[in-house]
Amino acid sequence: MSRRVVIALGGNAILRPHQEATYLNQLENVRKSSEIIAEIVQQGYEVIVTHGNGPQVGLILRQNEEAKGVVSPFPLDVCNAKSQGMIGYMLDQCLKNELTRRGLRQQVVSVLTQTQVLSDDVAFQRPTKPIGTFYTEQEARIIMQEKGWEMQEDAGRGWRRVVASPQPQSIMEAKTIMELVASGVIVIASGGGGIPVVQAADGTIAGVEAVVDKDRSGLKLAQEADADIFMMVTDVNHVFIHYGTPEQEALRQVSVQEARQHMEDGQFSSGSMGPKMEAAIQFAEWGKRAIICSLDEAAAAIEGQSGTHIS
Ligand SMILES: Nc1ncnc2c1ncn2[C@@H]1O[C@H](COP(=O)(O)OP(=O)(O)O)[C@@H](O)[C@H]1O
Ligand SMILES: NC(=O)OP(=O)(O)O
Repeated sequence: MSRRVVIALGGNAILRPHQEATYLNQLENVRKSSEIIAEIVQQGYEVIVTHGNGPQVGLILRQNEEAKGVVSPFPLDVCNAKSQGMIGYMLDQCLKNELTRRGLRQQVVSVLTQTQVLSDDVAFQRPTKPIGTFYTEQEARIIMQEKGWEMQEDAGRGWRRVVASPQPQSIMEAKTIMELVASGVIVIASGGGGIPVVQAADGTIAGVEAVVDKDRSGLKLAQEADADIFMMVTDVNHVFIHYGTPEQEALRQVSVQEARQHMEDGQFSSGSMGPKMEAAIQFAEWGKRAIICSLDEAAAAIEGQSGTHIS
């Protein structure tokens, strides 16, 4: 029975759209997520965790900008590192507490992770990754004029700032992460897609201003780990076709071919479900199983009783 799973927690599982971005709200959401992860550990799966940072990195970037003139602002790669540290800390602590509560003895460690991207990735010319708060269209139009942000409508949920999201090429710390996994440690890695870095010909690395999509970097993590299951946990129970229309229809069990066809038909938004389906298809092409499901139903989904399964 295949048992290794990479769980990618959506940034929205940590801070729901339109929820007030307090530390305690996020901690409570992380605590709930940790219960589900611990449940999956208890079911006997070997778990690797990654997570999003869209809402959080947007807020950190804004804190930076608002404080300009008082404290020196940091570049976006450093904001990514801050969000990875913050969420990694919360997840690590909540998961340790939940495992202890259940009498489980697995070790948990959060690894600061950098993701290699290419400096000439076309994504640097065309921002698509939504981050931060949701705004109405009217608010967004004013902000775009006043602050010069690029903003886009995000899957019917409101308008958000968008930043460059280059394709992940490799995970710099992959070897160490896999050594930890092989020794039975539950590793939290590639948070927020990993901090984006470019590598020069002499091997040195340096941060770049972007946010990597955590489902794309999660795919790299799942491939490196030779995982059996790649599970993307978000805020919808299933992927839908004709999403948000009266013809909306849940996808439950889909072949790679069928998923590709829906992708070509433009069924999935580029800043949200698109990268998830793209990653799911690539993982399934390896002969493995990808699952897209909600947090509440994740423990059922891994047993085949909920979610969208691509294989
Ligand atoms: N075809 C679709 N089926 C289901 N959800 C979709 C679809 N297209 C867009 N979405 C949106 O994708 C969102 C999940 O993507 P995203 O917000 O990036 O997730 P997360 O941050 O949790 O990883 C859902 O809340 C939904 O609004
Ligand atoms: N980095 C990233 O993909 O974050 P979200 O999952 O929050 O969008």
